[in-house]
Amino acid sequence: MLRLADIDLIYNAGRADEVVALRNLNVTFDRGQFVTVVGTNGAGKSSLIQTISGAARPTRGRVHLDGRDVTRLPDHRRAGWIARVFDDPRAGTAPELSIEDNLALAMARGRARGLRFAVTARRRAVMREHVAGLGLGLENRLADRVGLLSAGQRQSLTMVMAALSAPSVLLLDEHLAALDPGTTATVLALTTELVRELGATTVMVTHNMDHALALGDRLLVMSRGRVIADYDGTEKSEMTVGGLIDRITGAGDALSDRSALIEKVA
Ligand SMILES: Nc1ncnc2c1ncn2[C@@H]1O[C@H](COP(=O)(O)OP(=O)(O)OP(=O)(O)O)[C@@H](O)[C@H]1O
Repeated sequence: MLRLADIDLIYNAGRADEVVALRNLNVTFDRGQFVTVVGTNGAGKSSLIQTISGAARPTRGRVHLDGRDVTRLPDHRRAGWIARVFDDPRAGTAPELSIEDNLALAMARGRARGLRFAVTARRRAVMREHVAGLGLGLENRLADRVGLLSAGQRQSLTMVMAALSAPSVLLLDEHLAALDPGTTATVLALTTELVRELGATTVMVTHNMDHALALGDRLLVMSRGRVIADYDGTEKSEMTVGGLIDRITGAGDALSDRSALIEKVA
């Protein structure tokens, strides 16, 4: 179980440019739950992700993961439990290293928590199997540098790396935002499959209302550093894109440019 208790996250505290990014946030994520998060620009979605990952230290409150207080653990010390996929496909992989070396690094991250891969041949077989599952032919290019791959290939690889690190928590921070429509569909399908396979508690931030409603079994709406709506699977399945947008704009928030654009196109 992942629990955020009484969290405030304040940037530039006490200065003229002080920003309260998260305000008295209390959220509990059950183990294995897949939660999508929406909200307008500046609502605090990335701050929520960063507070879970350890990239941001809350000004007040505690973060508990599987019964352990991890509030003071920096992100690299949480990496054995938590995998994060960013919006920028370049962020999750090392471009100068081969596909194989990137995958090996991800597996080593998981191993830090007890996952063991006894022999190199076995390790390579596991990698090949995972990469082949993408259907992109990357299993025949394991020695290629990751910098040679397209954005979609790279983001797919990042997802596989996240899976290989066997996290208890998977954080997807607008991970589809920078992809073209065709690649989005591929990575979206991969997301659903991986989350099911991993059984990890998953938090996915998105500006795409369709994705927010289609994926996961719970939906949070954020506004000005707070969770203003928390829909369970049944409520979410009954929600429409229009209803969700009304909920966001009803809080007095203007719809973000990207969400508005998606709505117009749809
Ligand atoms: N490092 C920082 N220093 C100062 N203010 C920050 C910092 N990071 C975020 N903020 C501010 O905190 C608030 C919440 O930002 P956050 O990035 O969490 O919002 P968001 O919901 O992810 O928005 P977006 O959809 O635009 O990415 C915003 O007002 C933002 O400007």
